[in-house]
Amino acid sequence: MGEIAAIREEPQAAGVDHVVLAGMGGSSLAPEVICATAGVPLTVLDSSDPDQVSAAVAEHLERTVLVVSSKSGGTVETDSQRRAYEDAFAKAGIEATGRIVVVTDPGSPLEQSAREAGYRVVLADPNVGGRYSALTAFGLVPSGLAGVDVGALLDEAESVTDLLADDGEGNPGLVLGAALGGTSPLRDKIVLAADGTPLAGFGDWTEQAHRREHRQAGHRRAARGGRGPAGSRAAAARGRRAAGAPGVRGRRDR
Ligand SMILES: O=P(O)(O)OC[C@H]1O[C@H](O)[C@H](O)[C@@H](O)[C@@H]1O
Repeated sequence: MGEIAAIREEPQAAGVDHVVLAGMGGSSLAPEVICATAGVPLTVLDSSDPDQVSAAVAEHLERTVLVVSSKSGGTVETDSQRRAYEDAFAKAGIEATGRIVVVTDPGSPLEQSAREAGYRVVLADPNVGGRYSALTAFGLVPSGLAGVDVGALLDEAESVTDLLADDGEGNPGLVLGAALGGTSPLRDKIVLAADGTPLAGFGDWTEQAHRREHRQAGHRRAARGGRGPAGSRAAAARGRRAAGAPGVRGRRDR
């Protein structure tokens, strides 16, 4: 909390108030929801489309602070976005060390390159998976820098921890789990409808978390000798092997 306030202080004092978050999937969805729900502007750059990247970079560069978020520290899209901003800052004569904040797991290649470049680095808790990282540095640093009251957010989260730990029908987490896993016949599709929730973009965020979780569960099943998840890399590799094609190595799911 103190660290987030300190990170915010310097750019704010210098009138640098345009906060951009470069990060893919689990490294940007939660702060996007947090900021949109709080009505706090945050530009999320989660694209590798050159037009989108150059449009984002061209916007308010003179008052931009960039948060580069990557748990693995090896995501190529995030790395490209960072390089695009570094290039633009250099061309505009802006010292990037005061404008780039990096959030990553300890020991990642991004931590190393960011420290070498002299950027401010915030290390996240490596024991929390990407899709659960909303209340770790991944969610809190960009949101706090953009102006969300992250203390209030954490207090609110704390106020429901007992409820979510309760082994009873009043626990909405258990109710959701039962609704997802207790259908007969067992369903394999979920429709997420924003039915009056005040959380802006909640569907996108939770969709990613569900997708990853189900895929991981499928991989665990496959490792135990069962079938992997449909549509997964394992399933695709099975298909390729069946067709006599070589497999490809992909990134680790998180
Ligand atoms: O945080 P990173 O390691 O950069 O990964 C960011 C994202 O990369 C990909 O989009 C994966 O599909 C996501 O699950 C992951 O959250």
